[in-house]
Amino acid sequence: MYQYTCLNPIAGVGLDLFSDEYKKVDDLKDAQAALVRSAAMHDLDLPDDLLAVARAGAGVNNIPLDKCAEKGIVVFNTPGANANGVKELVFAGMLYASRDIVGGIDWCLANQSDENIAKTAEKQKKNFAGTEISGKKLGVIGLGAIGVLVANAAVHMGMDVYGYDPYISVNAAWNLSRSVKHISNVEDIYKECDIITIHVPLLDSTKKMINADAIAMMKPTAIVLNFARDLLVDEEAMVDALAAGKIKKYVSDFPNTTTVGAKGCIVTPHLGASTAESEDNCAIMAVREIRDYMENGNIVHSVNFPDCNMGACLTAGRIGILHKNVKGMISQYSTILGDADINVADMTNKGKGDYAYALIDVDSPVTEEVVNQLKAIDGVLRVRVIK
Ligand SMILES: NC(=O)c1ccc[n+]([C@@H]2O[C@H](COP(=O)([O-])OP(=O)(O)OC[C@H]3O[C@@H](n4cnc5c(N)ncnc54)[C@H](O)[C@@H]3O)[C@@H](O)[C@H]2O)c1
Ligand SMILES: O=C(O)CC[C@@H](O)C(=O)O
Repeated sequence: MYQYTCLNPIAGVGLDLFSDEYKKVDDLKDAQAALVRSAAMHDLDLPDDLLAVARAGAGVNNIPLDKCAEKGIVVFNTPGANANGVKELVFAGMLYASRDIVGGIDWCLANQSDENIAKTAEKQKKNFAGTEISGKKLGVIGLGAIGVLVANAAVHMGMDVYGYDPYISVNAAWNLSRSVKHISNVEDIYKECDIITIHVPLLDSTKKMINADAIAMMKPTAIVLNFARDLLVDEEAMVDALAAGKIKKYVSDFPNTTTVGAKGCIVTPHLGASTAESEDNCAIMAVREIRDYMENGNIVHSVNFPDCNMGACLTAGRIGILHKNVKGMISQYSTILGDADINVADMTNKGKGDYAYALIDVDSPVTEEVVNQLKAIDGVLRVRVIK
């Protein structure tokens, strides 16, 4: 029996995929697996029995990835599962910023008791007029799951699309419309584009990526959309630029005291992935990832360990070893198994950054003594007997 907990509400269609072998518990300290959305995990005590965390979503800045890795806890996310939900809201943001739709709605509400509202509206509507997005230059920073969908849809909306992503994956490049112009210097996007949208993860290297210098390069009519994370933008500088009329609008999905109510800011309450479809997709993918890891030891879509998938185990036993990505580990494992007269039928070892994972199928059961010897190797973070 495996025990799991949910640190945020997770869609039932995903949780229903847990078999009778899984029991939901309320407390993280009793769980071997945790499902999470945006709950902050940095200050949580991580129990020794916790094996896996699945982020039902893309961004993992709420999870202490290295602390988890050091404790042998595999962290997963659900790449692309909520990308369409975000893409659609990005277009809503573009439209809200291009015309004063919010001001127009507010005006209607404020005048709801006016019997002549239809007539008055025809006189007032010029105050809420704007521009169309077709024909405008859109700069997309970050061409991953969301950025590619935004860029491709913008092409279909008649926009002139520029894309910047020095680390674009082969898969994303294949999926990107050929009409998207490749930009190798992000400053060209800041200088040239009418609408700029950012879709990169929050990392030390991307924090305040859109800073005062970047904002200073933008056109006075520029619209900046941020559906990725607030800390990617120097929002103090953004608010100052908006107040001084140096750019037109800032649309953010991350409310805070700097932007909410500030001139030119349109802020939504982190709604990008809040659609039934995205929540279902994320929950389904997260539960599948957890189950595959718990039952087969396979790692698919981890953000702190390498992916490693050997399918179902067809031999007498399988062990998974999470370890530091240093030399000499595999030879130590094979010596211990060989000395115990255990034949290795199949094996995969993958490394990613500082961490690595070995999945070993064996022809006879692994004893507790062997497990203890493996655990005692310097650099081994966790040993799991999966079968
Ligand atoms: N508003 C929401 O509800 C919501 C929902 C989903 C994701 N997000 C945020 O959006 C981010 C992107 O999501 P995704 O699913 O597209 O992720 P993704 O991992 O598929 O794509 C991120 C892309 O950013 C690129 N990148 C990294 N550093 C870069 C840099 N310095 N310059 C340019 N490109 C860079 C990567 O190469 C990658 O292609 C997430 O990390 C998350 O923070 C927000
Ligand atoms: O879970 C959510 O609602 C938000 C998810 C989003 O920020 C993400 O990074 O995937």
